[in-house]
Amino acid sequence: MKSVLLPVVALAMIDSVGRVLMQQRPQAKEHGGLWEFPGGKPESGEGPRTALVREIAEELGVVVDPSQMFEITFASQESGPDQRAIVLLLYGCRNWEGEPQCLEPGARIAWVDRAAMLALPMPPLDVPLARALAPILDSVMK
Ligand SMILES: Nc1nc2c([nH]c(=O)n2[C@@H]2O[C@H](COP(=O)(O)OP(=O)(O)OP(=O)(O)O)[C@@H](O)[C@H]2O)c(=O)[nH]1
Repeated sequence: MKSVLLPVVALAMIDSVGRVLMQQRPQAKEHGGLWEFPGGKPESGEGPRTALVREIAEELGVVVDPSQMFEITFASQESGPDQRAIVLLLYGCRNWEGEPQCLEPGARIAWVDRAAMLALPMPPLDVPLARALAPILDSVMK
């Protein structure tokens, strides 16, 4: 039986001055042009951190250690793609190996501070995630 939930995982990569890396979705995709936290859907058998390690390597070419990730919050929506409810899990991390590059065709990436992050146009579930992240960015800047 197909699961009724579609889990999606996302990562807030936070640098030493309290900026976060955001990714703009390719125009041709659903929510095209909107900015989101990088990540994606776990593949069969993957846990959330394992899926994030893979997605972040594929999309940004950097290596993240699962033990360096911390849980921030989640957001959910009753009806997503193929009528399944989406549960979007946001993790954070302060350390990684490599310099992020945008490897997904048609996408863009940007380092943004708290104010710029909150001003970006985002898909609906990323909005509450960004609000929950804002005080964490503040605490890094202090
Ligand atoms: N980040 C995010 N994703 C959302 C929201 N609402 C929603 O339906 N989604 C969907 O959740 C899925 C996220 O998975 P993904 O990032 O791997 O999607 P994708 O289209 O880039 O990859 P794909 O081509 O492998 O399907 C997408 O189908 C996306 O459209 C939302 O508010 N935020």
